[in-house]
Amino acid sequence: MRLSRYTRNLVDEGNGKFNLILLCWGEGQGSSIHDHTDSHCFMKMLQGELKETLFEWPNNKTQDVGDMVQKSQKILKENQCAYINDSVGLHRVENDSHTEGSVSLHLYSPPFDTCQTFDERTGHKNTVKMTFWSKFGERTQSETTEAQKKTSALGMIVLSNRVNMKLQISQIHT
Ligand SMILES: N[C@@H](CS(=O)O)C(=O)O
Ligand SMILES: [Fe+2]
Repeated sequence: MRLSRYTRNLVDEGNGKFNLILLCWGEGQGSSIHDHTDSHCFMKMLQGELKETLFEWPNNKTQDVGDMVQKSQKILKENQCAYINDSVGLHRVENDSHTEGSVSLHLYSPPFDTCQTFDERTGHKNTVKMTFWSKFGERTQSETTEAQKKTSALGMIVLSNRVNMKLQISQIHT
């Protein structure tokens, strides 16, 4: 998994039938090798270029699967379109440029919010939740902020329970 992640920006939910997502890729950013959860994936380059590397599904029958098999590689240039689904294979998408960002528009039908990522060396997979950096032009709360919100809400409940108990105890004693 690359540390610097591209952002996923939800543009339209298509009445639940599809997700239209704008992906913004900084210099050197890229995705892990991943599948598309039985959906159709259409993408169009709006700005800059991206490198798409196709892989075969790893053979899960043996425990030690080894390196993943690369099928092909192509550069997607501005205005070009690409299509992938799970029967085509897995892919990794990267912005190899050191100077230019790139932007691509993705349509996924049906929509999905988890996918599987694969380790290039071993073929071992993980299920990951896919998040949006923004939805309909508004910044979404980051996972940490959501988590922090939950813990701080829990903290407030604990705190107010304690205060209530103290009040009740002091009322008993007065
Ligand atoms: N499928 C990836 C983008 S890509 O690498 O095609 C995603 O939705 O984040
Ligand atoms: Fe993808």
